[in-house]
Amino acid sequence: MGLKALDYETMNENVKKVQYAVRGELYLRASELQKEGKKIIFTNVGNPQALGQKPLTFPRQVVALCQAPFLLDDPNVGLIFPADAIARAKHYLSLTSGGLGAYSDSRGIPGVRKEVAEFIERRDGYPSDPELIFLTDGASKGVMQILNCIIRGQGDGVLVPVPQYPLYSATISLFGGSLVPYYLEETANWGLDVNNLHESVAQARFKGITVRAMVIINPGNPTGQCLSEANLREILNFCYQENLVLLGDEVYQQNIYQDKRPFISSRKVLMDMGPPISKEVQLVSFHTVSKGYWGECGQRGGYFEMTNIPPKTVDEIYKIASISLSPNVPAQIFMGLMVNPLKPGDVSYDQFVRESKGILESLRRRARIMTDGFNSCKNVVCNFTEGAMYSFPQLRLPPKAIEAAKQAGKVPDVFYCLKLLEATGISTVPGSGFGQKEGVFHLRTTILPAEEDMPEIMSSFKKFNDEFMAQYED
Ligand SMILES: Cc1ncc(COP(=O)(O)O)c(CN[C@@H]2CONC2=O)c1O
Repeated sequence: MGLKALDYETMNENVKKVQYAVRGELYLRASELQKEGKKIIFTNVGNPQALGQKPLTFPRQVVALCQAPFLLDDPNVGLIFPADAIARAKHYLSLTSGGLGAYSDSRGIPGVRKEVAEFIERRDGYPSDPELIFLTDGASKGVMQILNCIIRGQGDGVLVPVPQYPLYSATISLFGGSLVPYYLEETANWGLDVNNLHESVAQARFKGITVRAMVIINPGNPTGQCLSEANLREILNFCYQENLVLLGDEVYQQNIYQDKRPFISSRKVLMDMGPPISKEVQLVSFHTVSKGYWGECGQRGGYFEMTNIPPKTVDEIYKIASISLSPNVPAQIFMGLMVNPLKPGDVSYDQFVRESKGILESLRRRARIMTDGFNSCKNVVCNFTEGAMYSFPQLRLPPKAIEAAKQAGKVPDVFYCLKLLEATGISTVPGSGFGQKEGVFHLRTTILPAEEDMPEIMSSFKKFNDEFMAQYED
């Protein structure tokens, strides 16, 4: 018999080219060690509730009642659930077309899309149209849907920041497009120099690539930088001049750990710039319930909002969304709750504020502990985590360590991270999985381990690192 369609040899070559380091070699090795009984601290994924973060109470109460509406008929329901959770559950159930078990519209529940639009209006001060908001199974699916519409073949390029979150490199590869890198400047706190953008586009065009879109991740993953309003204006100007669609990945907009650069959405800056730019530049912005102080990664809830996208294109995107029938309906309720939060005076408001503030303040402290911890280590330098959930220290590996990695057939930062994992159980992602300048090495970890565990984790890291650097120093 000849080779079959799902034999590796005959598979879609684009599938085989894809790499996704966040769950790559290190994660697989860590899982093996865990099976052998070794205690592993999985800091490879921005997965807060896997590291002990408690879910916010109110959203879970509402969704629990939506999942089990018979509880609403129980005369004792008020003894267990607060009145505002009961009221909100009834509100969302009335928006669905038959409860959480029924498909919704392929763009999501209209009433929830309206709540998203109202959130955006409150945040940015400009009208937002629910018809241009699609709910998705996490931001990942939204990103993939939009990139699928943009990439027509190998000749189409997408500008992606380096280091980047490999959802972008993997998806561009999967769809057979070309990733056009623009390098963030580590010495400028991962700042973005617009001159780099022009250079990247010129180089791509020289190779015959048509650059069609640009991705920004703000706050950054893995780099944690927050873009300034001035930076966003430069980027939008650049997209206007180069006729590029801007994909604004803003999933960490709640995760801000400094006051110098608060989050400002790409859409607000675009609208502030006024015509012609505010009428011309095509923007798609992404958000999720996986991050922030929600951390509801497993629910798979997200949205994207389209700005200056023609109705015919929106119809095509709707058509493709229809193939998957319906976004995850429980996750849509979480999205509605996230964008339409409790208000002062609501029964559950104080508890919600206490819980959410507690999480954010702790994340801010952990960002500081981790950055200072890394900067206390030999041959390690680390920019402060201004936002998002990650720390991305630079590892100044001695030449002997690089040689040892070569002998082991490993990329230097993979070699280092494997040694770190074996010695300490700390599972990280090598910087090579996110892209980095030639000859510069990093690792990515999250700032998510429990605050009380942080000092021990950092001292365990420092012990390993300083011994490693001493072992290979010249
Ligand atoms: C920048 C960015 N965009 C989108 C997503 C996807 O989020 P959804 O859960 O909504 O699909 C992630 C997830 N961050 C991954 C997951 O954990 N660690 C990471 O780097 C992300 O970091």
